[in-house]
Amino acid sequence: MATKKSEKPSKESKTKSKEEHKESEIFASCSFSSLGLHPTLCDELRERMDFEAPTLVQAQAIPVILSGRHVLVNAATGTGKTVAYLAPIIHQLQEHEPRIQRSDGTFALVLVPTRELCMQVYEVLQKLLHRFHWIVPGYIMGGENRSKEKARLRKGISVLVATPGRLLDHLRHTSSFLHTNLRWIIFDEADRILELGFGKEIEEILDILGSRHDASADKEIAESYISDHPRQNVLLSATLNEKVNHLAKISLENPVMIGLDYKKMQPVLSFKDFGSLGSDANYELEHPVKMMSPSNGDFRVPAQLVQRYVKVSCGLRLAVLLSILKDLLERGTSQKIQALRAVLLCFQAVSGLKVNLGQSELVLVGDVHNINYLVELLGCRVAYLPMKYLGLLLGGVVQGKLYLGSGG
Ligand SMILES: Nc1ncnc2c1ncn2[C@@H]1O[C@H](COP(=O)(O)OP(=O)(O)OP(=O)(O)O)[C@@H](O)[C@H]1O
Repeated sequence: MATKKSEKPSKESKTKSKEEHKESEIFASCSFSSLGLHPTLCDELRERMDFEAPTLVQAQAIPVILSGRHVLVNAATGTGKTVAYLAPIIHQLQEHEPRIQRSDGTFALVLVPTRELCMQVYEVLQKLLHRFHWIVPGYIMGGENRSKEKARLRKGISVLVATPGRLLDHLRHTSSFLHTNLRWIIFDEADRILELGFGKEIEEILDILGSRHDASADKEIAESYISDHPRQNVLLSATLNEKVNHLAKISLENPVMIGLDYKKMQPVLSFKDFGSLGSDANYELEHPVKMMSPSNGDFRVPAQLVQRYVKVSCGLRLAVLLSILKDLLERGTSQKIQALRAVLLCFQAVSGLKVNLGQSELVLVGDVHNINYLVELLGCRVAYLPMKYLGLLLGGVVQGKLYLGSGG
């Protein structure tokens, strides 16, 4: 029988559980790879940065940024925001086909308030890009030699970290600075950028880059940019005030909020966006509304995410889910396809099948019978099946490639 004394947790185990509790407030209980990042990037995070697991902010922001949505992150300094936005940008740039080149100019712009932060972000960027040599990092900031910066901009910088004043200077005076392929604008420490009085510069930068969404924006510039290159803006701030709200309003479109009080949020996404789901299933729809909040260490679903469920017999689960994905892929714009990646992550977790999403294909890794069954049921074209056996437990694991939407 245990004595009272032995029932009491020892000092050592108390400290341990305190530490574990503290860790669970900072780190998420998932891995970087489960967030959908490329394996090489995950290796860099582990080996070069020594990051074993994502922080809560990273776990929340990375899948959302990968999905292509505009994002507002409200989190304290030191919570790992830099990797939260750099990792998904690098992930998407490295998979760009054809490979991006220096001559394509700037794809991502990170705006920071100070020279110190500029160098800090640039250093992280350099480390993460170590094995993606074709993606060129660079910085421009007040106090540096303008002509040297001009020369670097002329050669091409894929991911550019900049302080606002110097960026505006180059936007006005460096004609060889190519930014027509710009896809991301990140405002890191937006509250400090505005506190330091860069509000006017930021508005002018947004105007020049055609990334301003309010009534005073030059619609023609904005449309010419956005139709060719879907723009995704991300604003990160430790504090929210009127100025930050204003910047969010003019720079973000339909943003996902991370770290905000869900009661203050408006639902912004409708499942109607995805069109009809096909006619032969009996859909039952639900819309539970929850919000991510890193402050309480509790993962919740963002309020603007509309959820649905479909009641089907157990054996049909995968087939119905895949036919919904097939429907979405067939009508998918590249942004919607990005959004599907997030759905697939959940799918992987519940189905035990690993799924990679290409532009028009799903690559499944799992039990051979499941894959055969799905292929038959969906009538998809199969590129190779079986390709290679990865293990022989439970009858073997096989990799198959389904081309969705091609039929036959
Ligand atoms: N997943 C992780 N695992 C371990 N350490 C991490 C992880 N992510 C970030 N860090 C470390 O935490 C510290 C803070 O990260 P970072 O500077 O990105 O935070 P931040 O929220 O951007 O802060 P700031 O607002 O001050 O720039 C850094 O030293 C960084 O190396």
